[in-house]
Amino acid sequence: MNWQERWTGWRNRILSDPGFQHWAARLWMTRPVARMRARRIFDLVAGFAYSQVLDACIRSRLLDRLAEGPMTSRAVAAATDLPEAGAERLLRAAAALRLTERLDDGRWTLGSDGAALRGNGGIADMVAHHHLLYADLADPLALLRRGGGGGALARYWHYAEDVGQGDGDQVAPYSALMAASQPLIAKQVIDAYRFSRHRRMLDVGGGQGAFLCAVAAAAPALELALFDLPAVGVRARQACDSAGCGDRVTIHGGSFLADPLPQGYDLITLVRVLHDHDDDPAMFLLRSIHAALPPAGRLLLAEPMARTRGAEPAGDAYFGLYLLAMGSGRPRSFEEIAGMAKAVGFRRIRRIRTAMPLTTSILLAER
Ligand SMILES: C[S@@+](CC[C@H](N)C(=O)[O-])C[C@H]1O[C@@H](n2cnc3c(N)ncnc32)[C@H](O)[C@@H]1O
Repeated sequence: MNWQERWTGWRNRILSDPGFQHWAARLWMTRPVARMRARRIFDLVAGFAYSQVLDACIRSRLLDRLAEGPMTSRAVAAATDLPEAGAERLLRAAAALRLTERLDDGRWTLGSDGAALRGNGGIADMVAHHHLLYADLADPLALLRRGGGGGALARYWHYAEDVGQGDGDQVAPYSALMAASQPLIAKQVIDAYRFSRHRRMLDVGGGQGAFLCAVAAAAPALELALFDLPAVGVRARQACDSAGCGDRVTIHGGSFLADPLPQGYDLITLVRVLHDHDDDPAMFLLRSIHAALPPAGRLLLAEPMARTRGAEPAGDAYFGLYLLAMGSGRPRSFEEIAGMAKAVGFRRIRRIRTAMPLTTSILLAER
């Protein structure tokens, strides 16, 4: 038995001993840690109920309504089509989670986390589509045993794997969700990297062009292009035109798993794409990007990464199960992606720090 096995065995025997737990909770010195641990475990046990409180707040548009001004429980009941007792129950549950807050006069307003959540465009859209993941996770062991996919979330995005790769109606919901949640990512990337040092940029798997339009505003001289499946490309053209950056954007329709990528771009970006793919297609994609770049051209890859310090649950717990339910891909750590990039020939691979690694980590590499 090595030292690590001995240490974890000893630690775990102590921590699971009811006598030790009782003692630690009573002693003033260990009490704060004991309480913190108990709270963490309770949150783990009850987290699915918290998520459903959030779901009810989003679907009833409770937070949007409270953002317009304080309301009584009765007014909330009328606005959300709930009985007054149901509205009061939801408001209290949401207050316990800091989504709502009761004023001294008894009316309700937004809580501090409710306000922060509303300020982040896209979170509400993510929550609204979580019923798909929730259904797929009803029996997590069944999902793990069948190796992923086959459920509601897989059907939602599976156009990319279908013959013909989707028509406008099939790609619309997923593409719209990606566009709505893109500002969370784009801000982090644009703050962390100077795009104006490049001449021509290609965003691979760029969806409806939300990231590209954000970069367009930050780097006015940059020529821009997007590569995505043809049906998504059509939506990107419309979205970029309506956002006012259409004249700077070229759209290339195709599959990055079947077609070569267009050449002549000194920067290729890959935002929230690699983690959607299993290792073989992910390596194929990295190889195609390497082949498309000129010497010293750069790859900027941005996505939430596994085992990011302080954001561990977002990687292997949330995205680990999300991508399993989707039926393809896995969250990877920076080191894993760096290893893959190196294997296809990239050099000078480095991490660029972002303000919010929970949502966005960045890897930069050179051909
Ligand atoms: C998770 S979304 C990310 C979209 C965008 N980069 C963002 O962050 O909002 C993945 C994108 O990859 C595209 N995609 C998936 N498979 C593809 C393929 N084989 N060829 C080209 N694009 C593909 C999807 O259509 C989708 O737009």
